[in-house]
Amino acid sequence: MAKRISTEELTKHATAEDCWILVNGKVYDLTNFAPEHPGGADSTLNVILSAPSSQLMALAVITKYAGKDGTKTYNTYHSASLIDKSLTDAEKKGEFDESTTTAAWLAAQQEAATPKVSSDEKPPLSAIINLDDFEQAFAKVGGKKAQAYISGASNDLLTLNANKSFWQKLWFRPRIMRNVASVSTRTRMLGCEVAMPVWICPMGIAKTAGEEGEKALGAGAASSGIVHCMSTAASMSVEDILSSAPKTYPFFFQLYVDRQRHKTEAVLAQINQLYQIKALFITADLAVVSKREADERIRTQEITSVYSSQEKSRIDKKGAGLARTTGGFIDPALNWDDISWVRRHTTLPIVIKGIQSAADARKAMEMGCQGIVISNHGGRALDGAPATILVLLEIRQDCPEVFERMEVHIDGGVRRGSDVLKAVCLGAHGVGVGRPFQCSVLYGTEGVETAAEILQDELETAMRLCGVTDLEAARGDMSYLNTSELEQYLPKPERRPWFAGLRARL
Ligand code: HEM
Ligand SMILES: Cc1cc2nc3c(=O)[nH]c(=O)nc-3n(C[C@H](O)[C@H](O)[C@H](O)COP(=O)(O)O)c2cc1C
Repeated sequence: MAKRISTEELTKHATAEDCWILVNGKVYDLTNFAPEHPGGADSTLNVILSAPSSQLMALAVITKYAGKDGTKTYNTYHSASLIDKSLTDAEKKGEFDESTTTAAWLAAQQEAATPKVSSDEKPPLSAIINLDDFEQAFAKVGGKKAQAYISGASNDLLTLNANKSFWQKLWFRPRIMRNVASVSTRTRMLGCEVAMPVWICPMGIAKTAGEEGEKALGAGAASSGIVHCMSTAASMSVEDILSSAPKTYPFFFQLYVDRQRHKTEAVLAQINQLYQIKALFITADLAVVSKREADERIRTQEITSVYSSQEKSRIDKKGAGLARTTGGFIDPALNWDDISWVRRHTTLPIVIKGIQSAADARKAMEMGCQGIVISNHGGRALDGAPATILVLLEIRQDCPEVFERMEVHIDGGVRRGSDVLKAVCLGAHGVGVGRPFQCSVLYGTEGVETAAEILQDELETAMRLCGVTDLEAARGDMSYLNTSELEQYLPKPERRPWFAGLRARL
């Protein structure tokens, strides 16, 4: 990249058909790459969309910066090295010649940058007293796009809402007079000593929530004694995220299996070298891209403005809100036989994330997995899928042996320390919390620490008031729970083969 590129030359390549962009002091030709650039807002997806209008969306993400400086937006979503790794030498056009910039050019760059968090009206951290407050703070000051991305879920948000409200249908049966002056929440999850059985869910592009991104999640988890499960779709490199915590501090790694299996094999080879990573969470609930309407609406606006400014609107009759089809990255052919393939490429415990039925929990156990996460992707996968706490109850009733043979984790709508206690009493080994932690990145590492501290404090309080002194000892002890209200939502016993079997055994 020895050649120097002037502002004048850069601005000559300012269309979708001839698209040069300045990123971190270097000029790149993204013409060929732009149509392939993922346009899906769920970082979880890493998807290259295939429908024509979806391609248009993808294109718009990049072409918006044609002939301009895309550094600010690029750095919000990506690690510095990604672009050099992804493009060919011919596409690296040269160093940008800063001496050629003009006031007008610099002003134009301001418009192109994606607005980030505005500091107006940001509540002080001291005003945050529960996990919902983090989401509300973010809704107030986070950018519109980031807000749609983080809070969004599929279609009518049925599963998103059920995840949260169903925790409230499970009631406690407290015990009293038990000397709860001191309580212990310490336990082990997947071989890691933790202060409480909580992990931070894998969530893509954490830099959308704040500049420290995944580093805040890693550092905050480490200083709070919990574990951060990093996403395949993180906005920072694995090494950068690991560097946020002390050298021996544990992390989990979440994997999407790529259609191009050799790419997944390369990721696994890299992860195998990193002794800080203690478990591999394979996400299996998102075989195809779901529809996230909040995000699609924002993208529609973006596309409209990009193409109307070029007087060349190409939005088809169906608009940009077409149901998205997969085309890229995540392999929809992933199936249970692939566990043995993954096993050949990793030495880590394998945890299947996205279990939504007792039958699949049993299957994971029979396949020799070390753990499962009952999850529906926080309502971002199949809308209408059951609330996760209901699935935990179903597994508990139908195949309790699962809890003996592997670790059972759960996420989705967990917002209170008392939810953690409920999950543990039903038998869970660990509980994942997603959006509130992502939103806490708005306040950097301190925000993440505060979120963990709130959960820890609420958990200890719930334990004391319920008469539980040792969380580990209470695992699976359903005498602390009244499940009656929840049970009416379980599938009928005749539709639950394992349940019938259990009855016969009793
Ligand atoms: C050539 C290198 C690049 C690669 C391999 C790449 C890859 C990706 C991937 C995989 C995603 C999906 C996000 C995720 O799920 O984590 C994404 C999102 C995104 N990328 Fe890139 N990208 C590149 C360059 C750029 C550039 C140059 C820009 C802008 C100047 C950009 C802006 C964005 C934005 C804004 C998103 C979020 C998508 C959305 O709007 O929802 N990327 N990119
Ligand atoms: C912004 C966002 C990004 C996510 N990205 C991923 C991901 O990359 N991989 C994954 O397995 N799950 C991903 N998820 C799902 C979470 O890991 C988790 O299952 C879910 O958020 C839990 O629900 P909660 O947010 O209600 O706590 C994402 C969720 C959100 C909100």
